[in-house]
Amino acid sequence: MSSGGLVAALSGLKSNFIWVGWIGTEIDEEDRPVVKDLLWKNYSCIPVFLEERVANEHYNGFSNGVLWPLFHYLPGDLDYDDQIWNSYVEANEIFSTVVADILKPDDMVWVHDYHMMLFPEILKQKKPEARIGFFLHIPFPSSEIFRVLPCRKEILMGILNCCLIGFHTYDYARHFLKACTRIVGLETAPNGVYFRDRFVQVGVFPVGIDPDKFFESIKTPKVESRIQELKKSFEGSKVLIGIDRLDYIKGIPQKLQAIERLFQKYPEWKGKLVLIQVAVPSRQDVEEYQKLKKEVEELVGRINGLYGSLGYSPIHYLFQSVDSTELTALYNISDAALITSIRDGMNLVAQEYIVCQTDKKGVLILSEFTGAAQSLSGAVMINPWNTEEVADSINNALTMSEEEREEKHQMLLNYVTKHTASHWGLGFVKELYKASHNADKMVSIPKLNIDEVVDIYKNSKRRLLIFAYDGTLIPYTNVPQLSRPSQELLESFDILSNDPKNDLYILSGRDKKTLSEWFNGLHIGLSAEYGCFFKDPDSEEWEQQVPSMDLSWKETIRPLFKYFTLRTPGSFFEEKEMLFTWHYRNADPVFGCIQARELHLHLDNLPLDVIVGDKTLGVRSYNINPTSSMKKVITDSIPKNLDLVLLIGDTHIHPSELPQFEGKIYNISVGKKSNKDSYHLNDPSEVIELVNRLEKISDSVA
Ligand SMILES: O=P(O)(O)OC[C@H]1O[C@H](O[C@H]2O[C@H](CO)[C@@H](O)[C@H](O)[C@H]2O)[C@H](O)[C@@H](O)[C@@H]1O
Ligand SMILES: O=c1ccn([C@@H]2O[C@H](COP(=O)(O)OP(=O)(O)O)[C@@H](O)[C@H]2O)c(=O)[nH]1
Repeated sequence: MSSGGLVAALSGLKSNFIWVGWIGTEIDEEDRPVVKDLLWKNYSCIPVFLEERVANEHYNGFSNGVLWPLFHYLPGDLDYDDQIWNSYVEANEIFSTVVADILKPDDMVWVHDYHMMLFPEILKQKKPEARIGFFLHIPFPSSEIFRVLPCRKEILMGILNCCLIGFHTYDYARHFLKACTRIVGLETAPNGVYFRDRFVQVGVFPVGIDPDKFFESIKTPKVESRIQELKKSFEGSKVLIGIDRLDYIKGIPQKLQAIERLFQKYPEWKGKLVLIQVAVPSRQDVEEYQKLKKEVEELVGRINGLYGSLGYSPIHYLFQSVDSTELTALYNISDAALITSIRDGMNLVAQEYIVCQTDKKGVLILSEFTGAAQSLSGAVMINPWNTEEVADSINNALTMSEEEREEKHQMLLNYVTKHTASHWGLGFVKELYKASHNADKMVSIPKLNIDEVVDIYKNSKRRLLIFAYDGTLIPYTNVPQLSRPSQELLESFDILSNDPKNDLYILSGRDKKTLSEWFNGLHIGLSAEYGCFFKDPDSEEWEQQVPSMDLSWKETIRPLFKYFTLRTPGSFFEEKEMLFTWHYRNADPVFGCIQARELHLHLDNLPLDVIVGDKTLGVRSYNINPTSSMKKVITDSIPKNLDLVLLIGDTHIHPSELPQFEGKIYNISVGKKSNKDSYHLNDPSEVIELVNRLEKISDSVA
């Protein structure tokens, strides 16, 4: 059994599952049948056999030499080359072959962690019907960090072939969604990604432990007697516990520096405090881990040399793994646990310490850079880089009143005993089951059946026709000013709008002046600047959709847009009353996308709404919602027996936000498919075909 949280979490699942995995060493061909048989019979495991070179380059080289440091915000430690990338691909392919051979129709496949991020796409190619969920046990970094990865797009596409993708925290999920938008240009929603013809669900499932395992262990005679021995060994001293894989993300050097600072600032603890640091051997073939071991052991030696005495060592350092008896007893007798990770997907040691505090109600001192910090609110939070703060926190924890310790411990225990490994596992599998069934429903966005719409139009009593403009009624062009509507289109809209059953609207990012000029004299409603302004068909006046807006942001943003325009040959930007729109259609396709990503990064940190269009990036004040203007139109039309709504193109309206009515609504994507829509048309020419068919009916009635 490997050490680490993934194994601890999965060992805590109560449900049956087949574990497919690499067994950590190369097995000769002739021995493989025996090994397979033994693992299957005794552990319900199926081994994946990898030759030493591939295993080493996949696990040490790429997984732990490239992905691990990058995902923990340490891009400087990347050690990327094609050789280790190819082995990463090869190992994922070998895993997919093993799984494809055993997969049965109703099986679900739960893929774990950064080692397997290409597996879902590869398995999907072999088994298109496979129902796959992916869970990342480590942080997903901000897209500013993630974009450094040379194979960033392949990694994202690798896991987007799932029905469900899970993370420990909302932060990680949000970073992933942003990366999908910026790096692959995908449309996202708070709970998922629109990818090809499907909606890939993204969820948050904080991992937990198996508390009962520890509650039962503490009561065993073996642990009881070990607890007594340890209490005797450290009688008269306060005990701090550190349980970490010897990994640079665990912040062990930072922990040791804080202990040294504690002795300097609070010398009274000398001779009265010990830190028991268990450093579990981990990834010893990776150079960064070898360097870390030397650094830690030097620090331990120095601090013990400075603050120790004959018969007293402030730091008890174990470079080894400990068995569950020793671990449980160590947790139990410790007055505080000190977790100083500089980044950590979750950190289960924190939770294990809490459940083992049956006597002392010891204090959890927890780095804010762990996933656990987002849910263990009863912990004493620290920034491990702030040595002074950590030293003070240790002193405060060890002198904390019993009442406060009891109160904090109860808060923590309530959380940990509810959000267990089993709760985590069942939650994910249930969501995967639902998502995999929903995914079947969303396999494709069917092409609109124009004949069907024409029939319904013919027999309907009240109709609301809502069109986007650019890319819907007229193809995108390199020069926006040239996109004025043709005379034929104006005549069609004149006929449609004069049909007493019809209300006709155009929703656009264009400004008021342009839309008023282009559609002057037509009895149609207009929405300008993505919903900032609205003009009713019966009015000549534009209404501003939000009260007086603070537009001071324009002074700040204008230089940024000018900068990117200068930097990106072929791009230009439009300043409208409430909106800036940056166009990069005429720029180099690759460079333009890179620049758009860069600009998006800058805009994302501002209190503004960023509107991602087709080769455009818009920005406007918050809380302007184009749906609100159309909600009122629909609400007003319902009493007039509204029974048909056509919502055509990228109107930036989410149909789910519109009022319900007795009748049919057609949400129609044009060109780029989007799952918020239920049908698609390929391009504006097909939209015009539909308009002409509807016009003929209205004309014949007129
Ligand atoms: O398998 P190893 O290379 O020996 O590494 C041990 C585990 O380290 C990482 O654990 C992560 O998952 C834990 C459970 O979700 C989480 O609590 C912890 O914060 C993460 O670091 C790695 O992600 C696992 O795959 C390894 O098994
Ligand atoms: O000698 C040891 C000490 C600890 N652990 C376990 O390793 C896991 C560490 O998980 P955590 O999430 O804290 O960190 P990770 O190692 O997964 O990054 C915990 O379940 C510990 O009980 C272990 O397997 N061997």
